[in-house]
Amino acid sequence: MNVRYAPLVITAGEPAGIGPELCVQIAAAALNVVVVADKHLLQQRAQQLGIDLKIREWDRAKWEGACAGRLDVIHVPLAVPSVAGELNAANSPYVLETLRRALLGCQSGEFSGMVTAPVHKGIINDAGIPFSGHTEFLAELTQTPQVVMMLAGGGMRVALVTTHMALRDVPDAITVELLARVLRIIHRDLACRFGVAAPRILVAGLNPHAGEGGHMGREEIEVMIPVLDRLRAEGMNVSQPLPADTLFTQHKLSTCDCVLTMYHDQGLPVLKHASFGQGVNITLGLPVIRTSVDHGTALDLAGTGRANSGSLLEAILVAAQMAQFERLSSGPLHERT
Ligand SMILES: NC(=O)C1=CN([C@@H]2O[C@H](COP(=O)(O)OP(=O)(O)OC[C@H]3O[C@@H](n4cnc5c(N)ncnc54)[C@H](O)[C@@H]3O)[C@@H](O)[C@H]2O)C=CC1
Ligand SMILES: NCC(=O)COP(=O)(O)O
Repeated sequence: MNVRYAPLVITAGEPAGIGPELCVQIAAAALNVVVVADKHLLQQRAQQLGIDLKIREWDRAKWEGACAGRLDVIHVPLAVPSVAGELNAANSPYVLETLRRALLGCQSGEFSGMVTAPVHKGIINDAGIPFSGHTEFLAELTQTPQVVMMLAGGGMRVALVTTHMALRDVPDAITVELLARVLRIIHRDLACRFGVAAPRILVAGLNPHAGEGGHMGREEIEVMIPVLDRLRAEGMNVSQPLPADTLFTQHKLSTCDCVLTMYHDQGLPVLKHASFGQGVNITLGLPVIRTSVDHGTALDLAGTGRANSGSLLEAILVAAQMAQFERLSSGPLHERT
């Protein structure tokens, strides 16, 4: 039991998805974590899975560490009972409330970081709430103008310039300013949060063959190369735009600390092919630590007990390592910059 440090907080995510049962599954491991969810939902999923679970309401003053088979829970009530595998838009405000509560706890020092189980982006929008992902939602709540989604797994780190947007909108979104901001955040956070002294970043081109000298698209010449040249002149170790199809070879990966891709499905399929179920999603640039699973709500598995908790456990481990690194450094990142 480790009670010297503030626990991590886990949000259980979409109530009809696998998030609640993953939280139930990891109770056996007695980790230094607190869960934000509806306590009745957790108990019901535990019963469904045949797991003997004790639930105790979180009381910071009485916290004396985790105990195998018990979860410490911050109770946020569902709007309506949830059936595994069946989405209900009435519970979308609940999902967002769990995120708000977890974030508040991180900002106040109650928790050392937050780990998120998957939410269902579609049903939140169906509820009339514009929502594209935790990454953007947490950036908005913390008034952080720029954050970066980075996933780690299979021995690689893959970051994205654009996240949840239609492919049609991607080329116009990749501007000189955005690319520079994203690269600066990756450079800073790899150094300050992960101890990578001089991060080496390989940058994927947007177009096939990185534009083939302008014959297959001009974004590399007109937008990317000028930014990359400028950042290199400032001392950052960033490549030229590289053809994305050969960027993920073992040889190339062994020469870098992170690959920067231009859009969601340029980078993430590669990473998930290498490590699905063990990968971790990390939001760089936030004033708090936030990691997440590499998978979605898996409605097809919800309630069956067949969901794998590997990625959630990795996400907890990475958040704990980041928190430890922060303690050994000089405090929260946002207070150091
Ligand atoms: N961090 C988050 O909140 C994320 C949320 N999502 C959301 O999840 C929803 C569903 O997305 P999909 O693309 O269908 O991806 P998904 O990851 O939910 O499912 C893809 C496939 O992987 C399987 N799978 C997923 N997690 C698993 C686990 N832990 N153990 C065993 N098998 C697992 C599923 O059964 C399914 O066959 C969408 O609304 C999406 O926006 C997707 C990715 C991340
Ligand atoms: N594909 C990754 C993903 O959708 C996770 O997004 P977020 O909810 O962490 O922003």
